[in-house]
Amino acid sequence: MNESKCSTITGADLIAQFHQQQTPFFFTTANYSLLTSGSQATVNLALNDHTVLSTIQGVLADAQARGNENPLIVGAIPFAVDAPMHLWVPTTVNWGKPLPVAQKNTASDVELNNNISSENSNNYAIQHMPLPEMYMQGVENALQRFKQSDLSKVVLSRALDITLPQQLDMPHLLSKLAQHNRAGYTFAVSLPADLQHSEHCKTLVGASPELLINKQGATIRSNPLAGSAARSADKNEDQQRANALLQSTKDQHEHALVIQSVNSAIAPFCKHLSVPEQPSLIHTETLWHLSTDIYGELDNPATTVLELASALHPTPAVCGFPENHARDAIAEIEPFDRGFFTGMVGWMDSQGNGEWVVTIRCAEVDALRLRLFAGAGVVSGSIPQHELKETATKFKTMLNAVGLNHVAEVA
Ligand SMILES: C=C(O[C@@H]1C=C(C(=O)O)C=C[C@H]1O)C(=O)O
Repeated sequence: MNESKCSTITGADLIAQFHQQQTPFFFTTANYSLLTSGSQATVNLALNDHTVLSTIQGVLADAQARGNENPLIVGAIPFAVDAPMHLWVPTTVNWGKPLPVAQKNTASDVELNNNISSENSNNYAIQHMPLPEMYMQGVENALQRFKQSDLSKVVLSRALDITLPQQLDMPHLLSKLAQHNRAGYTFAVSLPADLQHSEHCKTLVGASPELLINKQGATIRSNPLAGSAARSADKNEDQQRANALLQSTKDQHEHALVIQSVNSAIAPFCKHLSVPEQPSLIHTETLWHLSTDIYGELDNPATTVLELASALHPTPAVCGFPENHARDAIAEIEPFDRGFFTGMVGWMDSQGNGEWVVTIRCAEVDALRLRLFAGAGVVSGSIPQHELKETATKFKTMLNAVGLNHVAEVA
């Protein structure tokens, strides 16, 4: 972030230290890397608890009073605004440089492909939640709701439960995610042990391309994404898909709903807000997205990044429009609890500066088990088979990183 945070430590050094930390939190962007260790205070309130922002300020002030000059709060906030968040004040904070860009077909790339050894790479079990046909029925259900109510967008997601033949090497996985998603935000957040299912601690791991909100001083930035198309290995075809996405009325509509809502959530905090009239294109390794880069200047620079995040969440990029109808539709159609998926992951310092990204292209990892998540925005004109395919493509960010890129049965 700022100059003082740029040390000589590299992102790779921090990744290598991941296992040595207690309750590690790792976050890397195109500009910096962050690894924290330990926990001196936690906040487990729900985002809709009216005391949450003052509680967070309170634990940061306490940490300062105990001699921690500029403490951070880090962690993950779930999709459901009434579910407990998982934030903590780490005891040690290490800033480092970003990860280098992956060079295609280099020895290190080959080496990084071996997270799951080749003899084990077909030896996994996979379970769909829901089955692909049921997911498509859910999309049909949403299309009916558009005709019968004022719901005009809902994001429907699905999960894949994969049981692995060998434990994942977390530093390996993080290196691969970060090197292959350099424009995005790679994260690993330790989650509390789920006592019902396992005594192991889970880790929430992913590489999100979507910035919910960044604040530094009086300057804020948000980069909502909505409207997606799969990339192609063929250059011409890839470009054609990008152009088609930019011209798609359905995707432009899906995107516009998000931008209107982000604009009205943050405009009240801003002296100036610059929102481009038309979206542009960004790409990840696997997808094109419609993207709008929004910059603003705060009226009151003391407004914290979590205050803004809380005003924004959930945007129609992950929930829908209108929000309350979309929430109901999600609760009725999706057969699983999203947990932290489509919530936010990030950090804030005691001045309220920080960066929070939308928790997508991610998985919960627990010893030999992996739960992957992916969703797609459904609007009038959506085709169930296409939305299913879009979620299959979104799973690839994690599948590629764990070395299961050959898994065919995702759609
Ligand atoms: C919900 C996801 O992605 C969101 C939905 C998108 C879409 O519908 O086009 C695009 C980016 C994200 O805002 C996901 O990746 O799982």
